[in-house]
Amino acid sequence: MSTAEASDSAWKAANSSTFINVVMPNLRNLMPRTLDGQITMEKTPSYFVTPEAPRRIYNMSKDTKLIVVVRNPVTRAISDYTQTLSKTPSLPTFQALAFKNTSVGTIDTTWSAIRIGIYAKHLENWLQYFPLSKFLFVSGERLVSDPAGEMGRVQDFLGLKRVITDKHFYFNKTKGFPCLKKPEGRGKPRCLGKSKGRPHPEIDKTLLLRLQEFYRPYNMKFYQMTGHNFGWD
Ligand SMILES: Nc1ncnc2c1ncn2[C@@H]1O[C@H](COP(=O)(O)OS(=O)(=O)O)[C@@H](OP(=O)(O)O)[C@H]1O
Repeated sequence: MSTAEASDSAWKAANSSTFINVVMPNLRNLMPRTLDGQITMEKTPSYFVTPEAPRRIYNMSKDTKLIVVVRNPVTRAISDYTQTLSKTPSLPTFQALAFKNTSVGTIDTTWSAIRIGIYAKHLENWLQYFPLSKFLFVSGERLVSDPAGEMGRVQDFLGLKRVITDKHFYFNKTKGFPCLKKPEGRGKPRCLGKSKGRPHPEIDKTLLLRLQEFYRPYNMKFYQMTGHNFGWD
């Protein structure tokens, strides 16, 4: 995979708790053979929240670099719900799924859209196998507001030359998101597909505040663990 392909692949994995697994050269593993000068990347959103994943990846290669894209867990939950709703239009409302009891505000932590956003808990599991230095946490919010900046961090983390820069992005007003372009003027600009950046349903403000409150201690713990304040609170 070239530098540009690696960066492009990381950029496409845009959402929160998307997980990218990067295998460095000359390691025996179950991924495609990686030659000198190449890196192999694999992206599976559910790795980060799968209890068996850290042990399995560690056993495959303890030198694997891990990239996690995280965004505000409240927005993440709504995005997750929006995605499911697009496939299952008969789905109950967001609030019916997120709250066991809306009047007292008890949150249903067994619902995956809620559980996935408890990043500190998932990270604890990973840190039993991999040191923090093996991780890069990419801000889902900054990936939208400053895609080149976040991609700069990704390229540095992977030890790649900074090939993807500001010149490769432009803001597409229709899409409402940054899209990719070839700075040399060759090739068509390319936005992410229709399933990325969909409008979210409107959720009652009180319920949103309750959810924000629920995540706050976990977010604080996550900031502390990663040494990075993502600014969600
Ligand atoms: N440039 C650009 N264009 C479009 N969308 C962007 C972009 N950067 C980040 N995002 C955010 O990515 C969110 C979708 O990611 P997914 O959750 O589907 O990714 S993944 O399947 O987990 O890889 C998607 O979430 P939703 O807005 O809820 O659709 C976007 O907010």
